[in-house]
Amino acid sequence: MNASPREQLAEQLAEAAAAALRADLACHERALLVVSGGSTPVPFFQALAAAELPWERVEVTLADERWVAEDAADSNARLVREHLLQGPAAAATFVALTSDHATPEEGVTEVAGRLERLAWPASLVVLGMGGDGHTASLFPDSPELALALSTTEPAVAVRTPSQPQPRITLSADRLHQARRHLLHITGDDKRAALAQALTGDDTRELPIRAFLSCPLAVYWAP
Ligand SMILES: O=C1O[C@H](COP(=O)(O)O)[C@@H](O)[C@H](O)[C@H]1O
Repeated sequence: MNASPREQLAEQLAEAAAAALRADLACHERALLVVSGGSTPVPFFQALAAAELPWERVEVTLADERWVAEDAADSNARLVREHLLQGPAAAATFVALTSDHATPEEGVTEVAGRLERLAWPASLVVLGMGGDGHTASLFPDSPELALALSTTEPAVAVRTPSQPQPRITLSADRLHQARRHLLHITGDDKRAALAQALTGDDTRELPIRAFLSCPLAVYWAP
């Protein structure tokens, strides 16, 4: 059976991610990949897990996370463990964005310390995007958005009225520092949200705008 457009997109994205990691591993001992959560990346994770890479030299972390247990159904860490860190890719070092603290405000210092030990700048950030223009956990309705867009700290705790759980997000600064930026989106609603983002520059209205000049390679399929 022929692969669907979304499966083909995931394969192409995995090839691009593997090529970026290989290129950086040719000159550095370790390379860091930052991935997003949500539903879109699953076929990408599965395709990338099959890539031939020296996975023991690869570090993986998340662009953002819900403040939930790592085995919760909506944990981005769980998604990465179940779909990316499989087979040879299980040899990669994964750094989660949660701690044993009750809240992200209490845990953010520990998470930031863990993040600082990674091989920055990241080789590649694979961003996702919601229909509201959020990316990572940079949400338009988050009181912490201005901080997350301006701080040089690696991570910020956020509470967003539109979201059921508190979250932690990499800061825009830390995401910007990556050598390469890709946006992985599917469906007409996200194409429309991206089209709208391209018509203006208010990052507080549509936070994805903070990455439109990184440059940003857009991987989209219907
Ligand atoms: O909440 C989140 O949403 C975005 C997009 O998720 P999707 O399910 O529409 O693919 C994601 O990029 C982000 O990491 C996630 O935490």
